[in-house]
Amino acid sequence: MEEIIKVDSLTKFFANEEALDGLDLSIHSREIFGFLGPSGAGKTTTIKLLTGQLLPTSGSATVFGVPVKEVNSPQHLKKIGVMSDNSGLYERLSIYENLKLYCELYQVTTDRIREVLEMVNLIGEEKKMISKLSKGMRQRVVLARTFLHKPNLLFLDEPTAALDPVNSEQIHRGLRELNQNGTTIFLTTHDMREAETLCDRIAFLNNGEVQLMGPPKELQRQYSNGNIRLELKNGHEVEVQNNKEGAQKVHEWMSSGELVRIQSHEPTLGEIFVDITGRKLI
Ligand SMILES: Nc1ncnc2c1ncn2[C@@H]1O[C@H](COP(=O)(O)OP(=O)(O)OP(=O)(O)O)[C@@H](O)[C@H]1O
Repeated sequence: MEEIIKVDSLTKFFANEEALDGLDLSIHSREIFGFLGPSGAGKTTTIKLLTGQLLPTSGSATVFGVPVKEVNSPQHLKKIGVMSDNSGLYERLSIYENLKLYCELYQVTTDRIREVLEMVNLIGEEKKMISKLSKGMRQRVVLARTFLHKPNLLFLDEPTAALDPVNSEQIHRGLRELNQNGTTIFLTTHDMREAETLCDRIAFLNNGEVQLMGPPKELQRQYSNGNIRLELKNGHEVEVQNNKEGAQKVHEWMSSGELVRIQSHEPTLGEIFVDITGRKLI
């Protein structure tokens, strides 16, 4: 599989404070990769290093085979979309006018504006001025702008942080669509559901170091205690082991009509993070 991002022993110090401590990563073409970690773990710093907004203290990183210090050039930026806290929107212009400006910059036709507005659920709002938008709407405009030129690689720093569940779901659909059409996505999130449902692989970052990496389902299986969770008619939730004794109990509750629901019990990504680091993700 083609390697889009390659990071080797990357470190970043701010004065005496170490934000990244020997980071190694390899992101493949067409992957949706989730970078998870508590506040201050080094997620945004990583995105800034990979998009040429910051220089590393030591180590190396390439994006599309290009050293990151050269990525911040128009030739390479055409292939990359970056969504960060720095919105880059013109407050006195409408949503449409803002996107039109970026169409000119990226040399894409204005037909694309409708497509990206659909992806972020903003059809019908085109004429609204940026200064009049809610935080969530503004965030969706920033996302629309990021999708405009159909980048090969997208960096998204907490793309759904300010959004309600309906709009988050719409953005997820948009991201899956972009991904199916060939875009590799590197995102940070505090939303464990988002990471579980959207990402092909995730990495847990803690104190500037990757603690665990892999597909969410695989990690959940790996850290599962193998128990089965049951819900009984009296409202109680009970756990039984996945063995002969457990099967006997399930059989008894089933025969007496007490069993309402049965499910495997896999830990959430948040629980796994606590398990390996002893601290909470958020
Ligand atoms: N420009 C800067 N100057 C000094 N220290 C910085 C700077 N940017 C980040 N840091 C420090 O580097 C560490 C990592 O910060 P970073 O913003 O990468 O964390 P994060 O994982 O993105 O957190 P959050 O989830 O809160 O956005 C923190 O200790 C932060 O205080």
